[in-house]
Parts: sequence; structure tokens; C-alpha cells
Amino acid sequence: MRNLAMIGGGQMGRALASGMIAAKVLPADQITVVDTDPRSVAWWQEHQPQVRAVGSLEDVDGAQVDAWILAVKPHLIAPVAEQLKPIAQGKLVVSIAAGVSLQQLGDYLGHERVVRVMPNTPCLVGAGASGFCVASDVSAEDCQWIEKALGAVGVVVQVQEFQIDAVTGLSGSGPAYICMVIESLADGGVKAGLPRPLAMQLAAQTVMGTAKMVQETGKHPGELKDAVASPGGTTIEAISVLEAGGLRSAMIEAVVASANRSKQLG
Ligand SMILES: NC(=O)C1=CN([C@@H]2O[C@H](COP(=O)(O)OP(=O)(O)OC[C@H]3O[C@@H](n4cnc5c(N)ncnc54)[C@H](OP(=O)(O)O)[C@@H]3O)[C@@H](O)[C@H]2O)C=CC1
Ligand SMILES: O=C(O)[C@@H]1CCC=N1
Repeated sequence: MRNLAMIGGGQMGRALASGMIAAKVLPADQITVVDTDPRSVAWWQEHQPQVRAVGSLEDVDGAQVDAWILAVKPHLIAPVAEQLKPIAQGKLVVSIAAGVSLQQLGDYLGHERVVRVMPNTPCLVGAGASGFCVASDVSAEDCQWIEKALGAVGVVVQVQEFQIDAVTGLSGSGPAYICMVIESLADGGVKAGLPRPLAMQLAAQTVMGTAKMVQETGKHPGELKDAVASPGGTTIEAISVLEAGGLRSAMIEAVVASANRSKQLG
């Protein structure tokens, strides 16, 4: 893969491209970003000056592009893909839009070398979680490139298309839920008397360390939770409050609500 062009250089486009540049998947000067928002183009020029950032697809020589990433909002995929159709024939096209199916992408683009990816924002720091599925004309080499590119910025799994909405509900939207957990843990620390910066530091580290422990020990989270809760101690008091507040069912229903919304967006 030599040249990559990304249409839409907002939150997720920045996380993906900046993560790939940091991980040396592609040098910055082989990436072009097209974004119709001049403030976004200015962001790229300031923060990733070696990436070519332009305001219109007309400023890109499509013949020089080997792969396209569509990183605009889901309702803009149809017009953008139709604009791309004449210049991306036979080229690998990757969409990260929630809800937009491989069938829709193939219909808009007029070919089947298309990949649907659901990444998440921690790709920015090399700790993303992405799921992807592919249409019929995607080659084994294309899949290897996708795994290399997304694998460089986190964990990547290939899934069946019917599972992508669930991936969206869990890991695609998940960073927002975890940020709410971190923010509310910090609020609790402040309520209990800690200064805000210290509370935030402890909250983020607790989430990061616990996730690392789940991954590295391979132990069930229930077992790790039990190891924290001493009989008659502090933790079981807190667990009792969380159970009464419906933490588990709220998380489960949040994931399902996001997955259902992903289905609707298509
Ligand atoms: N944010 C996230 O955590 C995740 C997002 N996604 C998916 O990524 C996609 C992008 O989301 P996100 O990055 O949050 O969105 P953003 O709005 O942050 O970024 C999209 C950018 O594309 C610009 N844009 C709009 N129309 C065009 C066009 N025709 N050509 C080029 N650029 C255009 C937008 O400008 P303007 O603002 O002026 O419209 C904006 O700057 C969505 O489809 C979403 O479902 C997937 C996983 C996670
Ligand atoms: O909220 C959204 O629609 C996008 C998709 C997954 C994360 N953000």
C-alpha cells in the first residue's frame, strides 16, 4: 500500500490517521485528507503538517490513491461514495461509518472491494479496538493490510457483518461509557475529599490498570472483583450501592441501545 486518502478528517479520522502515522504503518506524506470543514483542514496543517489536507475531492488525483477511507457521518456516505465512484473503481474502499452496510457501500460505489470497519477513538493512542468485515472482492492481501493497519493502533478482529452493530454498541461507542465511568469515579473522589486533579489521575489509572489485569491474567472479572472485596469491608458496601443502582443492567442496555441505533442508521 503506497497512498491512502481519507475523506473526513474529524474525530475518528484523526484518531486513525494519527495512530497509523505514530505506528509507522504509512509515512504521513503518503496520506491525503479531504475535509470540507476549513477548521478541520487547519487542524491537519497545524498538527500533522506532512499529511496533505485539502478541502475538496477535486484536489486529489485519484489515480495516485491505492486505498480510500470514508470517515464522514453515516448520512453523508451515499453522496460521498457516489462522488468517489468514477475515481475509485477497483480500489480498496474502507468505510468506518456506523450502520452503513457492505451492500449499500457496494451499490453506491459500483464495486465490491469494500471493507466495513468499526474502530474506536483509543486508536489515537495505539490502544484501539476495531472489528471489520469484508465484501466479496476483498482479497487476502487487502485483509492482511487492514489487519496490519488497524493492528498497529490496537486490537483488530474480523467478524461477520451481522455482528458489526454489536461491535459498535460495545467497543465503537464504549470509550464514551468508560469516560463517564472515569468522570464519575473522579466526582466520587472529590465528594470524598480529594482534589480534582488527583481524583482524575487515580480514576483513570484504576480503569487502565484493571483492564490490563483482566487482559494479562486471563481471569474472569468476577474473580478479580471478589479478590478486592474483603468480608465486611469497604468494597462490598460500594458493590451493594452499585447493584442497587442497576449498574450492570444499565451497561447492558446501553450497549444494546447503541447497537440498535447502528442498525437504524443503515
Ligand atoms: N467518533 C467516534 O468515536 C467514531 C466514529 N465512527 C464513525 O466515523 C465517522 C466519522 O465520525 P466522526 O469522526 O466522529 O465525525 P466528525 O464530524 O468529527 O468528522 C467528519 C468530518 O468530515 C467532514 N465532512 C463532511 N462532509 C464531508 C465531505 N463531503 N467530504 C469531506 N469531508 C466532509 C466534516 O465536516 P463538517 O463538520 O463541516 O460536517 C467533519 O470535519 C462516522 O460515520 C461515525 O459513525 C466510528 C467509530 C467511532
Ligand atoms: O456515536 C456514533 O454514532 C459513532 C459510532 C460509534 C462511535 N461513535
